[in-house]
Amino acid sequence: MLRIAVPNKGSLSGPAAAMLHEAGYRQRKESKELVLVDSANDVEFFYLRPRDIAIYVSSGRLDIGITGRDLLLDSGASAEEILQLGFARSTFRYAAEPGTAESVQDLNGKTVATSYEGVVEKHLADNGIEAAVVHLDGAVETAIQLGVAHAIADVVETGTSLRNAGLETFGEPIMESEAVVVRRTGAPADDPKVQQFLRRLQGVLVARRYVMMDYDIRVEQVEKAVALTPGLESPTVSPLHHEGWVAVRAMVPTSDAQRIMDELYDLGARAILTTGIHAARL
Ligand SMILES: Nc1ncnc2c1ncn2[C@@H]1O[C@H](COP(=O)(O)OP(=O)(O)OP(=O)(O)O)[C@@H](O)[C@H]1O
Ligand SMILES: O=P(O)(O)OC[C@H]1O[C@H](OP(=O)(O)OP(=O)(O)O)[C@H](O)[C@@H]1O
Ligand SMILES: [Mg+2]
Repeated sequence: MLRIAVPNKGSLSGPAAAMLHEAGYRQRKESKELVLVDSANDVEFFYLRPRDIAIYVSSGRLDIGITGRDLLLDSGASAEEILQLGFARSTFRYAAEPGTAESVQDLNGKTVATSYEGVVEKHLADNGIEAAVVHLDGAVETAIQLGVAHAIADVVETGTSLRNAGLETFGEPIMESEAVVVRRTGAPADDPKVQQFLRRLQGVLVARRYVMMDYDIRVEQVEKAVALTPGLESPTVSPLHHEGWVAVRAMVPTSDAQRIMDELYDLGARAILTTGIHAARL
């Protein structure tokens, strides 16, 4: 049975459970459930603190886990990402009161507060900076106002938390993060159970990112039309009863669908339809 670590709280937990549900796995009904066996799919889910997930996976007790790239790096655990999941996207940045720092060099001899001291200590060391790092569990934006640190390093998504605290980012972003699937470094890459799990999640990503597009077009225009809708491999082109016309079917990125429909219409395509994809195996 495949043993999978899933975030039990925070920004990762809701979207992770939603993605697993969409991939056909049973999910817990209430947040106090810590272990759930989905025997029909031969998997067991362990709901753990997101920060601990890479550590469990690196120990080999669990096969794979869902966590954030920043948490994986911060843990220092011997685990590696094998699939990007596209949610919980954030940037990890330094911030301070306006006018007090411009680059990481300005942190020499200063104090930085963060919940991610693994990430920050590595970044400071890589840049040859000597600064004290203070660990705080959360709400680190307030550390400057309360005199605990000169600067902070934290997750930024919309920037609202920083603005509310009267802080500004400075220096280059330390890293970009998103939810990822991790496994123990060096674990066999061809484990069929892991491969099947990854194919299911990739199927969800495809279903979310693509729509199926169908349209009719005159034969003379078909080459120009399929250039707009190349599909993942190649579009299906079928003859129509009405001579001189063909029907085309191809997957297109959801974010481009309306623009492509306009361009197809201008080329003379008609009966242009898009439909959602519920599940996929590529
Ligand atoms: N506002 C946010 N937007 C997007 N991703 C976020 C946000 N806050 C945290 N994350 C991401 O979520 C992961 C951290 O999850 P974690 O549950 O530890 O923190 P959290 O979501 O801040 O929850 P809490 O601090 O309430 O425990 C990291 O990968 C981080 O990049
Ligand atoms: O740029 P924003 O959209 O404001 O998002 C970033 C904020 O979200 C997270 O905080 P969270 O609400 O999880 O509280 P925490 O600081 O206690 O972790 C993170 O630690 C930042 O503070
Ligand atoms: Mg938080």
